[in-house]
Amino acid sequence: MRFWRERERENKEHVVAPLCGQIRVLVVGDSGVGKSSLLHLIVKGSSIVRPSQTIGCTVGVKHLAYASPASSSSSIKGDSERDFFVELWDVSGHERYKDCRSLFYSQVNGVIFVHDLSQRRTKTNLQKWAGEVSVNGAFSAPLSSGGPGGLPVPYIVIGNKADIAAKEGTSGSSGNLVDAARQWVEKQGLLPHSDELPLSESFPSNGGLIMAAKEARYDKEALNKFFHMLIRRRYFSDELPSPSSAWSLSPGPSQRLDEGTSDEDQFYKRTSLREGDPYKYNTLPQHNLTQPPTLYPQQPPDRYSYAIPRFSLSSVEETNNGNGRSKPMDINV
Ligand SMILES: Nc1nc2c(ncn2[C@@H]2O[C@H](COP(=O)(O)OP(=O)(O)OP(=O)(O)O)[C@@H](O)[C@H]2O)c(=O)[nH]1
Repeated sequence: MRFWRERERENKEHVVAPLCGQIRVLVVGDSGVGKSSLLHLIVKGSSIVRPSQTIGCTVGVKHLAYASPASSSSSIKGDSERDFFVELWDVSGHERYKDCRSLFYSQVNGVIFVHDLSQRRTKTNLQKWAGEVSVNGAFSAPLSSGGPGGLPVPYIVIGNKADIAAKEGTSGSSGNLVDAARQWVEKQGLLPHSDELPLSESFPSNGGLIMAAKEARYDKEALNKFFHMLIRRRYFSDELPSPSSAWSLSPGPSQRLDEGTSDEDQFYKRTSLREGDPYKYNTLPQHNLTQPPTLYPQQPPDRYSYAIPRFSLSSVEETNNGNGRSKPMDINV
């Protein structure tokens, strides 16, 4: 009897426990562009001198406190903020993992594309990465229209190694073997030069990641904005596509990665919740963390996941410009 009373008490405590949530962000790009270095900087706030090559995938977790727009005016401090965990899945860019890395593309809320500013090829290759993730991924809170390669979630593009690019144009080297090999191949003319993609500014803005880490100078704000936007979309927004949307079958006309920054508005097309909408939860959200990926054969996940845990929308005001669309946010750094 005492046992059951205690269980009941525990359950009650569980219901009033502070809510927290989680979003998953993939970090992708060619091998050696600096994804692991970037991840270390984001999560630990410091540079890493000799990162080892990623085997399969590494996950870093960043904690964020997020105040929903409506509750931020709350008079009770602390009530307004909730805890969120941003899972950053750093997927190896090495060809060796090409056939199995789609295992890591599940429940994706957003994507960080990384390229090396001193290696043009790594930038054009982002289009392939976008296609690979779009085709093989399962997405949480998908957008109602496609981004680059049909990518149905928001993304951000980060140009890394600005220090090398600035110093030596495109012929510099970080001393990394993969970089050196790629540069050699490009110099020999073995790889076709592709057009420059007007993707993004460098990240961080005036120097390399390593330099930036030393001086604690990188565009944290832009990245935090991106994470906040993903949290808002997953937990507080009513911009989910209707179940009858074309996403469940085939994506709409897809966009090129180089077009992604100019028309972000299309990322924010909203479908308002109808009465009895199954995606609106007023209870404790279920954290549908998927099981960690294994190397065992798995059933491919649904292409797009609509089972999105949501916080109550009743007390939340979306940033809205009056015509039913959320305010576009600059997600590129
Ligand atoms: N000069 C310079 N070197 C960098 C910068 N960022 C990373 N590097 C170096 O680039 C090399 C590759 O970095 P990683 O972070 O391992 O690259 P990755 O994209 O994770 O590579 P994979 O694990 O193979 O996918 C390392 O030697 C880093 O020290 C930067 O901003 N400037």
